[in-house]
Amino acid sequence: MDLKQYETHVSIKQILNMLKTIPKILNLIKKVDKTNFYLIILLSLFSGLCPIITLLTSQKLLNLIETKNMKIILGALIAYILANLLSNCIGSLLEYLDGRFQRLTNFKLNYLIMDKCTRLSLRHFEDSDIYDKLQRVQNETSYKPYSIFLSIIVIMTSLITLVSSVIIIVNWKPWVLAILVLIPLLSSLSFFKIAQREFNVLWSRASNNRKSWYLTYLLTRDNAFKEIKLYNLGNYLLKKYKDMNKVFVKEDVCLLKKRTTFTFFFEIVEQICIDIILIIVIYSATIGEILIGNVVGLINALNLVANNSKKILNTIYSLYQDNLYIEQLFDFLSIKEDLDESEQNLTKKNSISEIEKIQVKNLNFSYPSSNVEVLKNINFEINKGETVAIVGKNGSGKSTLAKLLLSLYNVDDNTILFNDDCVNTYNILNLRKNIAALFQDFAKYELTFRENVAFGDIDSINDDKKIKKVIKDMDINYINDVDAQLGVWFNNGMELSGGQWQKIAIARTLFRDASLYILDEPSSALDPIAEKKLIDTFIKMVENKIGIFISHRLSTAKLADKIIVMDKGSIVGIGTHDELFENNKVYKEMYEIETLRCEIVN
Ligand SMILES: Nc1ncnc2c1ncn2[C@@H]1O[C@H](COP(=O)(O)OP(=O)(O)OP(=O)(O)O)[C@@H](O)[C@H]1O
Repeated sequence: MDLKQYETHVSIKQILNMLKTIPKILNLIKKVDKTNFYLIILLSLFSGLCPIITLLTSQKLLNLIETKNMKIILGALIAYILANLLSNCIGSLLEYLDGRFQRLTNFKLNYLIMDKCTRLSLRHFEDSDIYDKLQRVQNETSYKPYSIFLSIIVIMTSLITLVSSVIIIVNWKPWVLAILVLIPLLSSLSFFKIAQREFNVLWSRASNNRKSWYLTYLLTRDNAFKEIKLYNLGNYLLKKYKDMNKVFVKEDVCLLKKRTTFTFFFEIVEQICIDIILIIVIYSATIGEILIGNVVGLINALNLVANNSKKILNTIYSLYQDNLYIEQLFDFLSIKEDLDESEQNLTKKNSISEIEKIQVKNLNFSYPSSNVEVLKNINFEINKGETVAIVGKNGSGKSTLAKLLLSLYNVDDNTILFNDDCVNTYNILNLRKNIAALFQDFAKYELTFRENVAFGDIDSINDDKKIKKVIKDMDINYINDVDAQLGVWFNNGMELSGGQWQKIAIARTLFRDASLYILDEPSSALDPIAEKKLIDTFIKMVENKIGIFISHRLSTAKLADKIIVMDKGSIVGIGTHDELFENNKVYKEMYEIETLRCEIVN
């Protein structure tokens, strides 16, 4: 496998850049729990000294044995035992604090990511770049800050042990320092290069990773299960997944091979150097230059040097790699939120308590991801007390118009007005309190029935009377317990039919005390009786409000006060059923086809 395409030269500047993000990460972690943060650092620094204290006390103890003075030996023995005890206590305490802090940090970071998602706009979720970023952040980044924090702690601790051990050895023979420092230093640069390449491989994989995740999603969730079974798509999808992941595994193994070879080479060279020093230590002892305690002390110090330099190197490597990812977390957290969703709410004071009039004037619209104009020169007005149906062929722009009325996308100034004021001047959160909507792809929350309904007005989640009223209005007689779990994902969940789910979604919409209700194809899954009842209920409920519904059934649209006919992104007619049937070619044609179809069916 050729990984040359991922080769990148690692400059000193890049390495220094890595240091720049460290304060940012430490700040982030510190905010989780300040006391725990400082306690871990303090104890870790101290734990770095523990091996040296143990080493020195054991060295002293061994040297003192030759004196045969029991009192002094006993004192040294107690010091040695206490040093070990202290080291164990600090180790256990650190393990507990570390485990606790790690859980807290991971929770906090996931919370931050989810919180960020709630503040993004619909256009962000339709943008594949942002989806990739989210995927990277979810897969790799959420646990990285703590991993970086741990790496820093490990480096600090190991450095203290390393420096102290080196001091012990250098005290004996200063020239050894050169060997002990040079090898790890040279190795770290090569390690950085490998880390960078690994990062590049994983980075370039984000988009395919998302595709691979999607295939897993398709095969492991109930949404597509029936079609996958019926059309026997299992093998096709599995093969697609396998082909994609085969490449990933190959790349990973190749990288692992490179890293292992390098580590092996480094360890061999280091071992040879340490063995040479060891020979000199033993030689010095045989000619009586040093005592037996010092021999053991030096051997232990050499081992500490070997282990800690390896540990530092490995940790710097993972620190560097984690650090490359962490940029993505900060990158994701700094995605620019639409003004409407954040600061603007503070500055825009225009609030609204009831929507009494909607005016749409010369509205043109293209989705942020495309240049195609999907709405062209839209003009209409709706007043309080009116029920309006929007009809038109597939792709004519009905849902887009509904989404714009719901302020899910930005529009030009003075193209949409509520109560004579441009939509852009309103505090969006306040405006949305006045609006309830049912989307074509409404959510099926695998939660309780109460939550499914009360999500329409979360402040009334405990208002059983209101929930029961909506159950009655919507004829939801299949629910006996408002706290019943719905769906099949969790234990004792109640599986519902498509129409039953849709009725609950409509109930959620009508549960909200709004002044503007928008239903996008509310009856697509309902039987004709339920559909008729729904529209009658809807018309009654919005009697003194504004009600808009999109429908493909003109026999249903007929019940509205006014019908807007759309075709290829434009309005081609507005009026009552009779007016449109009389004067509008598109409407007349649609109506006649529907009537003909009904006659054939009957
Ligand atoms: N998120 C999007 N990004 C880019 N283009 C989109 C997006 N959503 C819809 N479109 C395009 O906008 C046009 C109008 O779509 P819209 O969903 O508004 O039609 P519709 O009248 O509601 O159709 P249907 O009756 O099939 O629901 C279509 O050509 C569609 O491809």
